[in-house]
Amino acid sequence: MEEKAAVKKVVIFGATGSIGTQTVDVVKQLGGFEVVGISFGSNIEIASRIMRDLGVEYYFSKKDIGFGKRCQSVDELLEKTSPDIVVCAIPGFEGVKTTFSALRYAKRIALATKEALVCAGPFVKDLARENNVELIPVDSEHSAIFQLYEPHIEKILITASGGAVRDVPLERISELKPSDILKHPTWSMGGRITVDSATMVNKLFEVIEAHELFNLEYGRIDVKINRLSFIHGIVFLKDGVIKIHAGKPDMRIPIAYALTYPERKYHSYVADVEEFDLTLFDVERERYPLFFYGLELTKDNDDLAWRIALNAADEVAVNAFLNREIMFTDIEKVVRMTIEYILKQNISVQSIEDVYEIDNLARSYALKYVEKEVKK
Ligand SMILES: NC(=O)C1=CN([C@@H]2O[C@H](COP(=O)(O)OP(=O)(O)OC[C@H]3O[C@@H](n4cnc5c(N)ncnc54)[C@H](OP(=O)(O)O)[C@@H]3O)[C@@H](O)[C@H]2O)C=CC1
Ligand SMILES: CC(=O)[C@@H](O)[C@H](O)COP(=O)(O)O
Ligand SMILES: [Mn+2]
Repeated sequence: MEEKAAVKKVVIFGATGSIGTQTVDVVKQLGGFEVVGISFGSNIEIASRIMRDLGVEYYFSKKDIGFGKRCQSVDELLEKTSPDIVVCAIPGFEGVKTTFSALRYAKRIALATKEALVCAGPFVKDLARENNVELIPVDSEHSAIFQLYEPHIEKILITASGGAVRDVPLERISELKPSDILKHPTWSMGGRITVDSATMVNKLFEVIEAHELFNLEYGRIDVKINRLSFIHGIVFLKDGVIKIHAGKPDMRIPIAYALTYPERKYHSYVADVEEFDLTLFDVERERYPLFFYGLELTKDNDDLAWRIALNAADEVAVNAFLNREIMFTDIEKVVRMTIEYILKQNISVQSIEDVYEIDNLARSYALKYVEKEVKK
């Protein structure tokens, strides 16, 4: 007789967001997973719904939802729940911090928070190794490469949609408002990542994420535009074989894979050949200056300082843009100036504490720069 698999305990960090709520959908379809704890920022309504719907016992948030067991910290939530899997889906540096906590308690991390690998890739990987934690990517392109991965790789390619600015005449991009930039052509996602798709800072993050996850030199990671986000990733093998991972853009698929790996249990829509979009375009240099600026920096060094500054400054600038304090094209200025400031300090990152310190330094600089030099 076949033995019944034990139910896996799941904690979702960022449960009320785009990845968080889609994780809830997936868990409901799959069965065999129990959400034992969630964390969220301020969306009490969605959090309460998830807690009631799935019978979640514990939560962590600054907000009290009035029922369930509220923990005082992320660490307390993890201690009380002893999860098998933590889904890390909080954006920005807050997400980096919570990923470090998860690395001390979980058996597996389903990692959506790409910022953790951007800011602290080597430390995240070391901790995962030391604590025997499986690090499974949720990001669609990285899930694709992870699913295609085998030794003997010549290079990989990840795709970009081009975001909200891809068809806008260059001279009109500076006029775009948050409501324009938040219209992503293929995915429905949180605010920060949707703006990052438009500057292609998201793709720069993803190149770094791929470099860390698959231990590939930057020169072996290519990026092309695929307008329908139908192709997610391509692996080119040394014997000439090319493997393509494709399918309709739906984050529930990589989320499910990260939960069920190495098995495949999720059911979803299977595209017809008429829906295939296999055309790849070059990324335009003038349209996405920050992407190319960052790619240049990857050539010079593998140091973390500029990557931490990139995340901190971009987080500050995207916030300011979404609050209508700066223009879309100002994001580039804030990020460049902050990275240049941090590079001048010549700090070498030796520890997780250094990561926190540089984030602080870069964030303060970016905030001051926005206030004094760019604010409308
Ligand atoms: N969305 C997607 O399709 C993809 C996302 N990712 C990555 O996944 C991560 C999450 O993205 P996404 O789901 O789109 O983001 P959302 O903005 O949709 O959701 C963010 C979640 O994090 C919570 N949160 C925000 N700030 C804090 C904080 N300071 N403390 C605790 N919780 C907080 C929010 O809570 P609340 O809303 O209650 O305030 C919400 O639950 C990002 O790193 C992103 O780059 C990667 C690939 C695809
Ligand atoms: C769904 C996902 O993985 C996002 O990271 C996606 O890649 C964003 O779209 P862009 O391709 O426009 O950056
Ligand atoms: Mn992605």
